[in-house]
Amino acid sequence: MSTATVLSGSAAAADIKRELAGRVLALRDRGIVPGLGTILVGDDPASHSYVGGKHRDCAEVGIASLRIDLPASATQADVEAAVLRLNADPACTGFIVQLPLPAPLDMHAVLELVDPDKDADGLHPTNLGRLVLGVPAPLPCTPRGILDLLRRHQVPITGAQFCVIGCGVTVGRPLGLMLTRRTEHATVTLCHEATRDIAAHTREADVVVAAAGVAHLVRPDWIKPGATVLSVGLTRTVEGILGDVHPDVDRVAGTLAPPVGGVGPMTRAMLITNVVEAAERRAAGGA
Ligand SMILES: Nc1nc2c(c(=O)[nH]1)N[C@@H](CN(C=O)c1ccc(C(=O)N[C@@H](CCC(=O)O)C(=O)O)cc1)CN2
Repeated sequence: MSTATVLSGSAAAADIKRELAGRVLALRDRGIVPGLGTILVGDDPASHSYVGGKHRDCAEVGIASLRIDLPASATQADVEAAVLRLNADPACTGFIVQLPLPAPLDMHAVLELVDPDKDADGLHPTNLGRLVLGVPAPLPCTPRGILDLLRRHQVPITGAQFCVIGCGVTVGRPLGLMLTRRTEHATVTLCHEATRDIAAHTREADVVVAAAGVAHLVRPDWIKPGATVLSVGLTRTVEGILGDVHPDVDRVAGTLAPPVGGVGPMTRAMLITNVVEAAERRAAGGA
């Protein structure tokens, strides 16, 4: 029987979108229309679904949408040209390149071309560098959403022992950086595929964030009773979507973010938050 409190990202995202809609209205009153651009390459169904969701969110809160969809045959030059187009478009306040890019496209070369002031994902090297230095920057959406979700549910962060599984560029690695800022001051263990005994680390953790993309990797006996567990990574199978956390973990965890309706909606909510913040900076005479 489940005893865990559910961290509902869907409910939190609905609150965030209501609040953002008011801020967008205030910007529009001043003649500023925030616009989100997306660049999507190829036919990956999950990526198409995520980008579709991002534009639905924009419509809900009054953000304009600029969508560039390129075929799987797009070259590096095609993708880079799309980035330069959005860099130059005054209607675009911020934009993202949906990841992963199909092979053999070079993600790093593409991300480096994004104007750091329009970097709605916080993944430009300049903005990741600012994160390392602890100075203001747009923050990567999933880690920002995770921290927001924890705060909304009063899950202690400062001084807590976190175990993050997965050190990818969109979740694990920036989350580790954010958790160790002075404002969070958590203790973080970052595990990855070469970690010898991941369970030994998760069993010590107050908060476990599973972002490895390995279905049901985290088992109930990996979790300290009462701990907070966030299931972030997703695997799509013929039976449906499986999270990185085994469903039986809900018998041991005190608090649990499920794979669907947990962190995903927060990722989207933080993306439009980054766009509105960029528009507000522009309105204030900044970037
Ligand atoms: N440029 C980026 N690419 C990718 C990012 C990112 O932050 N920036 N993160 C992921 C995918 N992602 C956003 O793009 C994302 C993942 C999941 C969800 C979501 O809402 N999930 C649903 C469940 C899944 C489903 O039904 O399909 C949920 O939790 O309810 C949103 C966004 C990789 N790429």
